[in-house]
Amino acid sequence: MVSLSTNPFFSLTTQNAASRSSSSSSSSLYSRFAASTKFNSFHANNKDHRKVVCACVAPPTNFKSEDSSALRFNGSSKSEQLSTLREQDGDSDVLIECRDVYKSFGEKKILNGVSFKIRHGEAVGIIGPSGTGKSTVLKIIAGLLIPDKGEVYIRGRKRVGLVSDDELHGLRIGLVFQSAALFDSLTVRENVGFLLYEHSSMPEDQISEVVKETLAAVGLKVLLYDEPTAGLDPIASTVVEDLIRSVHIKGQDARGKPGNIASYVVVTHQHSTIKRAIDRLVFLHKGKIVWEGMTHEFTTSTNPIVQQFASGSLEGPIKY
Ligand SMILES: Nc1ncnc2c1ncn2[C@@H]1O[C@H](COP(=O)(O)OP(=O)(O)OP(=O)(O)O)[C@@H](O)[C@H]1O
Repeated sequence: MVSLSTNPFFSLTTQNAASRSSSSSSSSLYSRFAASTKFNSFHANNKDHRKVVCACVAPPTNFKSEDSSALRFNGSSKSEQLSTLREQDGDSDVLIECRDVYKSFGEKKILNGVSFKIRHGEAVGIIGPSGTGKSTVLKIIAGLLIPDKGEVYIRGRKRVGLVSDDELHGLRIGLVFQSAALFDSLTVRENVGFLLYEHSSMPEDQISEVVKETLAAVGLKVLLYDEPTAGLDPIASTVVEDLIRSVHIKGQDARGKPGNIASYVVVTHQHSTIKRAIDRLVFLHKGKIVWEGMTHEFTTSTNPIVQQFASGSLEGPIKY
């Protein structure tokens, strides 16, 4: 589990950014959603970096449209065909890439050569058995952990060290919904509304709109969710899953306005979240990606690892 903050919405920031921060407004929606007021004031005070963020709002040069992206990632074609399409398209729409990433904690080898790409417009799920390194992957993508070996590329540029002011590359990466902070001490409404409900009687159909507006102001473009629905009842899970969808560029709120998050990555064990909030899955097992496919392929895959995981069977290659 990622447990960096007790805040349900944690925008990644850096030491330098933090030291520049000076003001906060705890009552504003802005600070409620961004949670890191340091991040906000960093943007307010640093015009150069704000320019970088604005620059990234434009889609990649060869990116055609959200519609073409939706077709590519939501169509019924098989993963193999999708791979061909992607190769033909090139990597101009790749926002984040992990290339042959290794990570150990002491003697424990956790990641043993993890490679995958997150493209503009994608809703990607990272699934796999407990303790297999899913949260570790999120932390590495976020720039909070350094791989022992291998590289992370942010919009084609190699990250060096931890996330830093100089390494934003025009892409904001936000880490949202840490389970450790969720649902234990807050009600579902507070969680879903990112504490909005604390001082507001705003109906739920307005919440996602406020979330989107605030995220737009902060400039986040890729969100990483670590087990956002862990411990929730099925109905509350649905509300959270729909909120995740609604802030995505392929989602829309009750008034039909599109979201503005380019891509998101969800670590989850919940089948409902896989089905409702994720388009493409990567399966992590024993420190490697052992399967990638569209969500609809998850339950029909002939891969024994995926079959066992999807059915919850005790029989199969995954041993505890
Ligand atoms: N900072 C750390 N120091 C030492 N060990 C760590 C550290 N972070 C993670 N680990 C270990 O690495 C392994 C993978 O942890 P991680 O949280 O990434 O797995 P996960 O797949 O997200 O697990 P789960 O599905 O149970 O949340 C675990 O055995 C964990 O105890």
